Amino acid sequence: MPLSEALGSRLAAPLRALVAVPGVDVSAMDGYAVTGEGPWRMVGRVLAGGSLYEAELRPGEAVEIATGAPVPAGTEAVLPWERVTVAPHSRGDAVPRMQAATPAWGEDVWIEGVAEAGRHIRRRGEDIAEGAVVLGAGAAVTPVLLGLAAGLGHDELLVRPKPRVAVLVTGDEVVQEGLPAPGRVRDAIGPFLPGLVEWAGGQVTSTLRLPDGPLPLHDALAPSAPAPSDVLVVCGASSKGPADHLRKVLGDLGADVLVDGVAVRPGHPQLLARLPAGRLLVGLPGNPFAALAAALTLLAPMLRELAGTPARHETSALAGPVRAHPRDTRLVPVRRSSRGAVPVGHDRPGSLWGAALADALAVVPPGWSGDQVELIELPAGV
Ligand SMILES: Nc1nc2c(c(=O)[nH]1)N[C@H]1C(S)=C(S)[C@@H](COP(=O)(O)OP(=O)(O)OC[C@H]3O[C@@H](n4cnc5c(N)ncnc54)[C@H](O)[C@@H]3O)O[C@H]1N2
Ligand code: MOO
Repeated sequence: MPLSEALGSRLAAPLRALVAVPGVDVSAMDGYAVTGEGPWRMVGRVLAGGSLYEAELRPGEAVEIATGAPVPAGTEAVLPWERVTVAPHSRGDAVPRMQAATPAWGEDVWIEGVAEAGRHIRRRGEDIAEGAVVLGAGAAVTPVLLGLAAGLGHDELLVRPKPRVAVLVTGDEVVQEGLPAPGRVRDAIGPFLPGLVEWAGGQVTSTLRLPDGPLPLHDALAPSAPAPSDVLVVCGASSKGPADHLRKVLGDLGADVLVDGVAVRPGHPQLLARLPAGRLLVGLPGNPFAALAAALTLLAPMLRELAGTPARHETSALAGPVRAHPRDTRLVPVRRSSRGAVPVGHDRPGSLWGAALADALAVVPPGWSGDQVELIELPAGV
């Protein structure tokens, strides 16, 4: 994949240096490459990107040089320009007269200073040797990694493909824009899924609205359905009401239901199935906070696994009262603080308010009355 498109992926193979860094011995300072004892007579100039000084530097010679420019063969040291004195050589002077001067060079220009062997020369491969493995497979392709890879000569990176997610939003009452009329609701799940999916290492490749009823759902899930994807996400229709056809349609299609509801509030009707062609399907409940909880506990870990992203584990003390459920695990929106995780309230299944105030969900087991809880991170903003 071209570098410019690889951000956010994971490396599928170790990253190697295609070139040494630096590629040749170069100057680390603007100054003078010298060899032998001073004073040195200036015999040339090398700028970064300019033509090389082809001859070998002989004792008593200096070449004016720019930072990053290749040093001539035979260079023993580089003197920064602020550490030298430069003088025109007057014919007949036994010793050149030295004076502080603006660096310049010509046939009869001499420089003087104290040369320390090897100083201010960056040797070929000193930072990174050619062929070195600098990062292992699985490393996250961050902005910094892109810079490193470019510096090592890469135009493309071998990355694990991001799992492609197709979203199906069901519900005749669900509208996509404007103020919802009585009996209608704005789609609050479709808008959070692309960011959440991307954060978990995948990409939403299509979002389709479906009317209620088994047929549209059946057609959208059938093997002949367009929009290739690795994972399908169905929003709504996950419960057992008259308009909730997901389980029935999955049965008709011969899907293998792997998770058929979980003992978690909110989000208990969530579902995971494998369609006959191998695609995975996640069913998210229609209540938006329930959908978010299910997306974080079922969809995000699955995408991380497919994308090769390591799982995250975090625990914290709870810094505020929560009501444990007698039978089910509760997911409670909390904000991390120095005192622990503070419940933020506003956590009804139909509302994303609490989750928007929070930065994590606390996992509160049934009947819990302890101290430490597991935290599930919420996707951060940019
Ligand atoms: N008899 C039972 N009824 C319900 C149960 C149950 O166990 N037995 N579980 C409840 C729970 S918990 C949830 S969560 C919901 C799950 O509902 P569905 O997944 O079947 O979804 P819908 O019935 O279509 O919608 C539920 C609710 O959410 C609103 N909705 C739907 N889609 C969206 C969307 N994209 N954006 C915003 N809001 C959406 C919809 O209008 C309904 O208000 O079932 C309970 N019922
Ligand atoms: O999944 Mo439901 O929202 O538990 O209320």
